[in-house]
Amino acid sequence: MRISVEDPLTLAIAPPKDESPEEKETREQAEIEARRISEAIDEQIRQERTALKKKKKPVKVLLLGQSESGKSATLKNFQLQHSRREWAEERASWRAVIYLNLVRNIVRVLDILSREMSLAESEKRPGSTTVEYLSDSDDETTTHRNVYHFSDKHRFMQRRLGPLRSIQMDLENKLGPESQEVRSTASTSATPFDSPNSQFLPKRPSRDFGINSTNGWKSALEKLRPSMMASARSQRRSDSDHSEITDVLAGCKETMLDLWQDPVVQQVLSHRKTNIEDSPGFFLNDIDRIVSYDYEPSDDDIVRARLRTVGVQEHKVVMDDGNGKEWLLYDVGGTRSLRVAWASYFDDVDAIIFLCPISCFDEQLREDRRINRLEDSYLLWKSVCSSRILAKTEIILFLNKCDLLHNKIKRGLCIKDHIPSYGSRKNDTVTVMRYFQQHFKEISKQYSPEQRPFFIHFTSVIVSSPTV
Ligand SMILES: Nc1nc2c(ncn2[C@@H]2O[C@H](COP(=O)(O)OP(=O)(O)OP(=O)(O)O)[C@@H](O)[C@H]2O)c(=O)[nH]1
Ligand SMILES: [Mg+2]
Repeated sequence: MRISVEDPLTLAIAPPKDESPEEKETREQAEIEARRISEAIDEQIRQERTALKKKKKPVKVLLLGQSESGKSATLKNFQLQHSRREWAEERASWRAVIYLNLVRNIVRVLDILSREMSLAESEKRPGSTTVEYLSDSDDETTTHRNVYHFSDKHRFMQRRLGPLRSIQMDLENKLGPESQEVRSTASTSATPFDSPNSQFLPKRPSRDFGINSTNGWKSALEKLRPSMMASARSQRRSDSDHSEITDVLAGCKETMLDLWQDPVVQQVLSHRKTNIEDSPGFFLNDIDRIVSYDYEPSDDDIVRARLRTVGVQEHKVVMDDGNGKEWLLYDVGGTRSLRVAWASYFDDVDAIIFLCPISCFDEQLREDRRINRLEDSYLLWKSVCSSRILAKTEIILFLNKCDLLHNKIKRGLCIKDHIPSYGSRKNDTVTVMRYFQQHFKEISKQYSPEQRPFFIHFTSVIVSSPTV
């Protein structure tokens, strides 16, 4: 080796000229050891950098399931636990949603009452026969055989509560499409997201989960939230609209209470097996509390309130367990026509929470009354499990609405009348839950492209301390 006398560094590290073979070996061993230590330090630095990057990268969780399965309610629970500030900011805006939920259920009772009263009238006419009629979408076809003692009080209640219909329309206009349930769909598929054409659909704005912030129920609430930017005039207008709605509700309060507590109305609802108490956004037992000028929605009211998700809603949660890990939760619309948008969220998600409401074994989809809701959930589950893109994604299954399942079984509903394969198993809540658990597990095992762990939770996401 030629040593340049101009290079002091090379000179400094050059082996001594008079080095013996033993000294040379010792020196080379020391050099090897130094290199090993240096490489180990480099590797440690590299590993620490990767871990730091990983820590900074948010965990992305996608909530999936049919409409009314409880996705938004689950998201609200996360928000309630981990985003108290945002939760508090949105609190006042939920009031309009809760009013709408309440008014809609009153109008539903009024509609049922009107139909029963006109049937009773027509039966009184000479020569009339038993009348069969189609009830509203949530009730069954009913053959009218019961005799009810309607009085002037019922006619008065109908007239007195008439203005609630325009309050309903007002609130729906204010809240936008999220406030309306979908009654039909052009989508013939339960799983439009896994059709080969879904790859040609418009993609999300960016790989990093760019979200159109005008989507989701948040946008509906935004319309109601007092905005810093809103002009004083528009703010005054919105305040006066609001107090007009509160005035009408306050004026109807006693009659709403009378209607809901009326024994004949209760008799009609019970004969028709309407079970209005189980419907989304049921607040008829809270009229006294809700219809008051100083009403502020409670945490429980907000979790129970129903507002449909349109589009996708992103929610950021920073865990306050010390490590500051950030979570991004994505809540999608579950109506059939909205499911096509799910696919573009599959390739970048760490975990999926899939919700199936197990109380819906005897119900049909709102958007397509020919389809049983449980069948629809099975199709969704099968498709999500068999997706190749999701093969390595952790999936957690929430079998939700266990409280409603329990109520239905207590009322005497028989699972095997709706699911013949249930056979002669015991008709109690625990056996039914186990049966569904097994069915979902088998689908996961049969259709997952790779073996994956099966995480399952029985939930009642709107109930703070469920009894089952
Ligand atoms: N009783 C009961 N009601 C529930 C439960 N989970 C959700 N709900 C109610 O069911 C209704 C529908 O729940 P959402 O969370 O809005 O359903 P979603 O899956 O987000 O529906 P989309 O937005 O249409 O896709 C709401 O009124 C909830 O309060 C539950 O476990 N038990
Ligand atoms: Mg939703």
